[in-house]
Amino acid sequence: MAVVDESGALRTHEDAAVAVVDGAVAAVGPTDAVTSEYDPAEADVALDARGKAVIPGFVDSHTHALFAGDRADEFAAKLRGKTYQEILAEGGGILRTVRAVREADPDALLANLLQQLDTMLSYGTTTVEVKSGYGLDTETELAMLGAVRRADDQHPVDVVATFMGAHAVPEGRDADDYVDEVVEEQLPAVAKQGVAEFCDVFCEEGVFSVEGSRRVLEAGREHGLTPKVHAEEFVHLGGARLAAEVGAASADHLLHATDEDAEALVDAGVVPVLLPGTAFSLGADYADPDPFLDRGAPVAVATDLNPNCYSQSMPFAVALACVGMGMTPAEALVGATRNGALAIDRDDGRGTLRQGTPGDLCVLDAPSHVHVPYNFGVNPVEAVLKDGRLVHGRTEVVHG
Ligand SMILES: N=CN[C@@H](CCC(=O)O)C(=O)O
Ligand SMILES: [Zn+2]
Repeated sequence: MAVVDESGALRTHEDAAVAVVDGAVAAVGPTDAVTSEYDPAEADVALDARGKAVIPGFVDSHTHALFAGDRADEFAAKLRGKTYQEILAEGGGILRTVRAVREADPDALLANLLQQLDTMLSYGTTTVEVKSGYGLDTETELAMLGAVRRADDQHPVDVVATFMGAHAVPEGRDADDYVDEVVEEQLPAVAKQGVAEFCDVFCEEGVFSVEGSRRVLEAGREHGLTPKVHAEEFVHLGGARLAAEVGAASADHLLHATDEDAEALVDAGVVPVLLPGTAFSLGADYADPDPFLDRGAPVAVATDLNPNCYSQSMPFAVALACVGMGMTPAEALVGATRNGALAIDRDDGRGTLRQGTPGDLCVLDAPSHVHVPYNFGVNPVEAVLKDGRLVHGRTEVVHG
């Protein structure tokens, strides 16, 4: 069993068992000790995980999992040398997904998200952050956040909502003028409905400047939304510094972050969220985790699921974090669990496995957590418990 403790250290225990009572972990420890106190024969459900690793459920802290339409042709064009920014400047990329989302009816949006959540759950994700940002107008941004809320109500995976009206500048609009709309119209409407917890912005050359991003994040803060920043993804613009200055929960991507950025983020307690799937699908250089890891930062690893980075799989993100970014299997696994929870301000111990934390865990069809990145490209997750309930799986149920 791979247990992530409160400090973020990963410890493995041989011959261990976990008992979950009323949705929370009641005991983790040697099998004899746990089973003598919690008799498997009296449990509602008992799983035989002999020879299998048990890990905390994954916390995917950065996704754009709610969208409509398909951009597979753009993926193919990028392989032939077209850049992400060129596609966006031509009205493709995010703007194309915006057109598809505006045309979709709310039930179809919800159905799309529920399907994505099913897939994520099958790969071991038990908590996920989902951003809006394919509406770019008040009505569609609210429709997206409404779908996120309904999905959270209906699906076993916990879904955390982020408002991202500043995801792209709508076609035909001026960036400053659009920031005015986000600040004066969209944010107040989102806050009034209470449908988002975070406010994110794409601080990037050709998208939102540092000053425009700051305006959005400060206004979000006034409405009670915690800032997050898409920072230093394609160029070095200053988004990481901004994240530090506004006290963001996280700064994400960071492919072009400098050592000084890392220092500022760590000093400000901002969680760095690294998204190796994005670099993989763009054929870009990976972010460097070392300036963060060397400073003891809780580096999070997430999928960035979106039509430009089409992967629901946290095990694959973990494999890329190891092979592409040089993180150890333990660092990547902690990044995909406990540190992901920190990036979305969840301080209930989710992403760890210890007494009192939510009963969110995965049984792997593998003998250790190292097999998650080692046996890449397959799904190592055999069963998933969410709040102690078996919500996915094929592990042998010995009782229940
Ligand atoms: N970079 C900005 N936003 C997304 C991509 C969204 C899209 O291309 O649809 C990201 O985090 O990778
Ligand atoms: Zn993103």
